[in-house]
Amino acid sequence: MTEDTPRTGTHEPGSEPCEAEDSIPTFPVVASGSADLPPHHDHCLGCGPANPHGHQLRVRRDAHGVHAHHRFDSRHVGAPTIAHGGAVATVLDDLFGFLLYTVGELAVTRHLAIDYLAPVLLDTPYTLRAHIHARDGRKLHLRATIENDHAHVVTTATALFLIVDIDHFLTTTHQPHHR
Ligand SMILES: CCCCC/C=C\C/C=C\C/C=C\C/C=C\CCCC(=O)SCCNC(=O)CCNC(=O)[C@H](O)C(C)(C)COP(=O)(O)OP(=O)(O)OC[C@H]1O[C@@H](n2cnc3c(N)ncnc32)[C@H](O)[C@@H]1OP(=O)(O)O
Repeated sequence: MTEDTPRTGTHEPGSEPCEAEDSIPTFPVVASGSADLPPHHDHCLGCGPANPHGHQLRVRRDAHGVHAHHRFDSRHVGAPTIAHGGAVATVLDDLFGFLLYTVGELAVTRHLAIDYLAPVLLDTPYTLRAHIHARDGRKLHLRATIENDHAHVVTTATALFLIVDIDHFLTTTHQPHHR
């Protein structure tokens, strides 16, 4: 855990927080215009600074939601010179996860949909933006875009995140979900 990684303030009433709980962020609400938001955790595939295979995304809050500037590189290649669609999805999913700093809740991805409008090129600067489109109880309906330096949107995404409590991360016996 780095100095910047948020620490939990949540634990079972009447018990001391355990080591695992100490690693779970509370996602405090962070004001617009702040410095880079803390990573979800140090080894997060999307944003963890200590994950050499990760994207090490750096995200800031703004008046609308969150944004990041990002370049995909040769580790993320799909078709030659083009970022793998799964890598793009990873980064967008993680970007959505930074919106939790605007709501101050723990939540996880239930549904993620992406329109790849144009190739996302390697070693090319892009701006990623995400915002909360609507909240309905536990349901966070999220939207994101990736645009190039000419302000052309090359990717759009929507997601449904569901707010969970801390037990979600402490339960090792999740059952498959049937709809
Ligand atoms: C011990 C050490 C732990 C260490 C942890 C450390 C750190 C944690 C740090 C951060 C974690 C937080 C965020 C991370 C941020 C970013 C990373 C990127 C995000 C991710 O990488 S995250 C991983 C991938 N993610 C999952 O691993 C989720 C797997 N999944 C589940 O665990 C369950 O699925 C769950 C709990 C999500 C929900 O389960 P559930 O049973 O509570 O929910 P349920 O089914 O009841 O649905 C509720 C209402 O949503 C409606 N609904 C459902 N689906 C819908 C759809 N598609 N469209 C429209 N509505 C829909 C229903 O219709 C109902 O609506 P209504 O309430 O109105 O009836």
